[in-house]
Amino acid sequence: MKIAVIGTGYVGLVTGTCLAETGNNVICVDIVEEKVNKMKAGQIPIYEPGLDVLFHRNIAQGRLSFTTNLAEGIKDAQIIFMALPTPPGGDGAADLSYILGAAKDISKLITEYKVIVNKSTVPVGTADKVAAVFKEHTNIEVDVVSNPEFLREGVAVDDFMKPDRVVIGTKSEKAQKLMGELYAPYVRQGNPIYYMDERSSELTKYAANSFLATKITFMNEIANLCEIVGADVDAVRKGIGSDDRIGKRFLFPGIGYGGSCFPKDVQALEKAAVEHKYDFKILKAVMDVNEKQKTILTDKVLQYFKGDVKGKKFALWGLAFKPETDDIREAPALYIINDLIAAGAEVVAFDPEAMENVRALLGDKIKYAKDQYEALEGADALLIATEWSVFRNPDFEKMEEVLKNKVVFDGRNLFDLQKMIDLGYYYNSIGRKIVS
Ligand SMILES: NC(=O)c1ccc[n+]([C@@H]2O[C@H](COP(=O)([O-])OP(=O)(O)OC[C@H]3O[C@@H](n4cnc5c(N)ncnc54)[C@H](O)[C@@H]3O)[C@@H](O)[C@H]2O)c1
Ligand SMILES: O=c1ccn([C@@H]2O[C@H](COP(=O)(O)OP(=O)(O)O[C@H]3O[C@H](CO)[C@@H](O)[C@H](O)[C@H]3O)[C@@H](O)[C@H]2O)c(=O)[nH]1
Repeated sequence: MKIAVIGTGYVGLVTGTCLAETGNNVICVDIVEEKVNKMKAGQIPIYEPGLDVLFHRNIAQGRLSFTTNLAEGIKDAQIIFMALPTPPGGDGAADLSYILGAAKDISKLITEYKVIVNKSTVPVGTADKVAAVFKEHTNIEVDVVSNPEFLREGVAVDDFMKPDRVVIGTKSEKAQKLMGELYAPYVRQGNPIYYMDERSSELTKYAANSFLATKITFMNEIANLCEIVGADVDAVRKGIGSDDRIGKRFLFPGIGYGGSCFPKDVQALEKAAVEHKYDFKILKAVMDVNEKQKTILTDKVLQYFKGDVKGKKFALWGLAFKPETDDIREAPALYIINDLIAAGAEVVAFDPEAMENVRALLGDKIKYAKDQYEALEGADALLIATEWSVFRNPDFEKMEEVLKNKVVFDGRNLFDLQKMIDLGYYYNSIGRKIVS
């Protein structure tokens, strides 16, 4: 099939590349010329494990190409995917200007039937709004489909190629058939395609993200309670996670959920509820708890140093909002940096992939180490913000040689408590006993 993907950011690039991989002819459109030129030159603009192989293969085989020219991109496409930003507007509700603007531009260019697919995360009613834009500007028939994306950064290729489910929201039989054919190769192993109306599909995406954010937040509160009552959150996590009805995944407490999706989507769903005069109490609590959780590690640091960290040097392992990505959108590490710098401390950070993005954002507000051990040199304490594999089993002898104090604040519970006792560390993690 001939496909156009409008917006070649994270989702657009993964979608376009994975759709090319199953034999479709894909043109990715983006307005940022520099990015498009880079991709034309065979350079991949994001770090996503496994994507590079597919990216290069499909370019080489002529199935994947890039343009800044919308007319050229959509000319022969049967299906046009919109993978555009839906950032929070001033009031926290999703800003639909990218989607509605692109819909208007596309509507003025089409000359034959198209399926317009919305891959972005959008509030209920957006498909109707997009359809109205087309109706206003063209007589050409289109079907507007909601097809939310559930991929996780870091495992995006696997999530796209072997999705748990595909959700397709449309009442049009013609569009349903085309979308079913397009997705058939991805669900061959038996995972379902759920066909539903546009509104249910749009809400499914927000409900999924908000439920997962709630699950994490619930565990963060259990962890906080564990610290107060002297329980161990790892034991509690295993104890409840073995019940199928609860499930083992997304029960890891930490320093608050971050990333480009959960924070904005929980907020957008809550705002959408308000617009419909519904008071979504749980979501308000989730956002409130998550705000507090983001400062939990710096609270622990300040408590340890009796409120005075002026002139102290802190090593920070991890900047990305989670491992296996260079994405720093709403990364908890950024909040930690902000708090420590505001309190007069110095931060020396290391991250395997995200340092360039942080440098572009913060410049020389912090120092950047060439590896995780250099970050520790002369540090008063180590803080861990991202659970990269390289941090899980460090060379503790080397750490001891360079750290000024054997003090670790671990926001991701990477180390065994007994090991830290044996090594003589002060070790403060999340929802577990403090050892010293
Ligand atoms: N990042 C994720 O893991 C993820 C997963 C599932 C769903 N989503 C949703 O998908 C949507 C896109 O997210 P993202 O992370 O890919 O965003 P992104 O910011 O990484 O990418 C958006 C891209 O769109 C381009 N763009 C903006 N206006 C354009 C226009 N008029 N024409 C062409 N290109 C244009 C931008 O230059 C950018 O490259 C959002 O709604 C998001 O919530 C994201
Ligand atoms: O047990 C857990 C699991 C995750 N997190 C945190 O939650 C955030 C989000 O993690 P994750 O869901 O793995 O990353 P994303 O790539 O943001 O993916 C989410 O957001 C995407 C965008 O909408 C959806 O497509 C995915 O299904 C959804 O998992 C991160 O800050 C994680 O550190 C925890 O604190 N504890």
